Amino acid sequence: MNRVWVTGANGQLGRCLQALKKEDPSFCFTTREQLDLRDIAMVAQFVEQNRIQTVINCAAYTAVDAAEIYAEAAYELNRDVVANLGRICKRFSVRLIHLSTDYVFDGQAYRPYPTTAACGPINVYGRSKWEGEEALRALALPNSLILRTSWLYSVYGSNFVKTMLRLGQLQEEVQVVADQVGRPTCAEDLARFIVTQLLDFESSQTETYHYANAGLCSWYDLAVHIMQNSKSACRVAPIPASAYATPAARPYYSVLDTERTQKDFKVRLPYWNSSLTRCISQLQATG
Ligand SMILES: NC(=O)C1=CN([C@@H]2O[C@H](COP(=O)(O)OP(=O)(O)OC[C@H]3O[C@@H](n4cnc5c(N)ncnc54)[C@H](OP(=O)(O)O)[C@@H]3O)[C@@H](O)[C@H]2O)C=CC1
Ligand SMILES: Cc1cn([C@H]2C[C@H](O)[C@@H](COP(=O)(O)OP(=O)(O)O[C@H]3O[C@@H](C)C(=O)[C@@H](O)[C@H]3O)O2)c(=O)[nH]c1=O
Ligand SMILES: [Mg+2]
Repeated sequence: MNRVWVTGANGQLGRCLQALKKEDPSFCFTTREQLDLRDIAMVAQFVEQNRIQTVINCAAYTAVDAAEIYAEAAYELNRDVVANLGRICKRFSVRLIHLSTDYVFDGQAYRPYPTTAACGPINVYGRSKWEGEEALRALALPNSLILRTSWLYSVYGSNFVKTMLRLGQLQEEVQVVADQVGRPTCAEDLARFIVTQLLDFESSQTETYHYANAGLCSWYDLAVHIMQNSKSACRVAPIPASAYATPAARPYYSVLDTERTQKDFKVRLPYWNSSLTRCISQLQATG
């Protein structure tokens, strides 16, 4: 039996994985309250005592704007904890599936970023995630991978989709950035891909893959789709990023190339708009 440990169990992806695997006795899940990953000794003990064979690291510091102010906290979790987890995985011959982000790229490209493209993060969150990736690559863990995804949303936690649904009820108009494009990704789709495709992945070192829903759109397009889908009368006004001041800069062209994933795992990725429609229905059904 492959003993799988999912960290960040209270996060969006962690909760989607729980929805699929909570009843599976080979899976265990920990939240921050149950096991703070900054406690290296506890992490090593947990891996050893539970004879963990695969770690799916869904824990991260994901507050993009706050990371500009609390950079130390972002680096601690997204780089230092990841490096420690990688060393522990190496010591106990555990495979690691680590999640990363489109924000490792600079957004200056004009075609989707392949896994081999040079990184050049433009904010603290992106840099901290990239440094975590690099720490893992340096360890060259067998059968392990870095899985980058983008613009995650789900019925859980907070995300852009839920923010827009809320604003759609409260306001007559929302202004949304129209010059940043990317691939919104349904965390439920990602969770299903991880459990069906990645648990018996074989490689001699740490490989990099991209998983994002198919198609692409701007945050503005996404907001329009959300308002239409939820039958909100709220108008969506397109604005340039320069008119929406945030502590963290965001990439303009944040599109992950998923070719390698489709080819190596022989999967077709669902379109962003069909997954989004399903998620909105789920949110509305539960109130
Ligand atoms: N959200 C997005 O849009 C995207 C996310 N990603 C990446 O995907 C992965 C999953 O993201 P997502 O599910 O949205 O993240 P969330 O922010 O929803 O969840 C992250 C979880 O990590 C936990 N955590 C924080 N600090 C610690 C700690 N010291 N010890 C243990 N757990 C801790 C948090 O706990 P608590 O709930 O207590 O804060 C939280 O539950 C991350 O690696 C992220 O970088 C990639 C692209 C897009
Ligand atoms: C709420 C709101 C946001 N925006 C803009 C701000 C920003 O440019 C864009 C998205 O804002 P958010 O803060 O929701 O998204 P952000 O936190 O940048 O999302 C990112 O999170 C991290 C964790 C990732 O890894 C990325 O893939 C990406 O999903 O929308 C508006 O234009 N109008 C609005 O009313
Ligand atoms: Mg955010």
